[in-house]
Amino acid sequence: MAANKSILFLPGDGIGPEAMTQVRRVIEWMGRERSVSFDLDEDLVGGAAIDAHGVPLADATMEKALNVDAVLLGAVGGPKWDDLPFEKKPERGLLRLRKEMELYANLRPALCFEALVSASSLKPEIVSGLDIMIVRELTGGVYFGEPRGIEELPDGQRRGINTQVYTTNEIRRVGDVAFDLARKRSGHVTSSEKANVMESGVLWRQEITKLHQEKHSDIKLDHMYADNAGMQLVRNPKQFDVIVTDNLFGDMLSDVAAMLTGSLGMLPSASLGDVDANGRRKALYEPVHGSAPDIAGQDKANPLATLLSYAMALRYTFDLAEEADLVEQAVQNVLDSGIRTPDIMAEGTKAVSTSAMGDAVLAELDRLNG
Ligand SMILES: NC(=O)c1ccc[n+]([C@@H]2O[C@H](COP(=O)([O-])OP(=O)(O)OC[C@H]3O[C@@H](n4cnc5c(N)ncnc54)[C@H](O)[C@@H]3O)[C@@H](O)[C@H]2O)c1
Ligand SMILES: CC(C)[C@H](C(=O)O)[C@@H](O)C(=O)O
Ligand SMILES: [Mg+2]
Repeated sequence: MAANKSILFLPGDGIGPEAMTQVRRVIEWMGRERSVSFDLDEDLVGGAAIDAHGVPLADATMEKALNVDAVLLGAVGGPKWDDLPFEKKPERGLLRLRKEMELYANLRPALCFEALVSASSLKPEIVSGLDIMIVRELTGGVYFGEPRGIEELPDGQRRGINTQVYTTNEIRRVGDVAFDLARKRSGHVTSSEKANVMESGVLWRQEITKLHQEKHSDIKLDHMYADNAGMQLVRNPKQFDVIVTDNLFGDMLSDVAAMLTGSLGMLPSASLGDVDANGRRKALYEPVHGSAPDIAGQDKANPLATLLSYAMALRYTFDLAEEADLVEQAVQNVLDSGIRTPDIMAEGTKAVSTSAMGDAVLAELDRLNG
């Protein structure tokens, strides 16, 4: 294990490297102005790794990821690699990281900054003050269940197969994370599945209920079918505090939640594993959005989701709450001052580039730091 605080940078594809460049500037600022420094290493993932090594994640990169305190990832994927065989696609690199690091709890906070209330597609009163946390199970379910594949049938048709599988322990450990988070927030967990049509959903509901009775009865728990949860997120999102759900429903519900905050370009995430014998918890931080091929290379991407993911790393891995607060405050002040990338632009505001957004955050950090 590295002696210093170590971070592995995996910028990836499309807008990933553009956003990560701005994060690197903030990390350098932290070293200079706050004496918070990291051992930074950088490597390839996704399409960039395929181009260099023929695989979406080299074994040596996987090894590095397993040995640092935190991985910070940009985004993977893009049309250039869409026709590759399934196991070689850029996305498999990210899935391998999640699985082999055993990052079973994916925290996706959806927080609506007051300045962005009008950037949401919903009415201001629906999203103003919104602060919810989606806890997505990340290493199980239909993403990894066996059997899977595409097979030929005797009559010449083909059949695509994926399997939704969950075990008691997989459900309980992510449930524990959700209840513990709720205890520090508003004390309310909504567990979401489709127990009305799926056995894995029935088990999910039974295990979360049991876990609640055994260890977390101080928290308010309710259950909601995932299709209804999607509707309720759009109808009245402030009824939620923590939502705990499976891998696939969590993927979808967090993209829905993104639009409540104004843009997918605003949503950070933390993917966490168990605490090991040394008190260390494997962790990967990444924005919820993807590589955005439609705007890649144009200096238009919103870097704030990636920057806020770094703030989550400061908070959850490095126990640097003051520095995390500083970054989040700088982001809030920059938004309050009307500076916007195109995705969150409102009437009367002028869009700035990715790098100009980085400049603005750095200037605000300087000002806040005195
Ligand atoms: N974690 C990841 O690396 C991740 C997540 C989602 C999708 N992907 C991959 O990314 C590729 C593109 O997928 P997609 O288009 O469905 O999703 P996407 O998230 O890349 O983009 C969806 C839409 O949101 C916009 N957008 C996303 N992030 C933005 C930002 N930071 N600033 C401004 N606008 C932003 C894009 O321009 C696009 O219009 C695919 O290959 C997909 O598999 C990767
Ligand atoms: C790129 C893809 C594998 C990924 C997922 O489906 O988990 C993405 O959509 C996400 O939300 O992180
Ligand atoms: Mg997604």
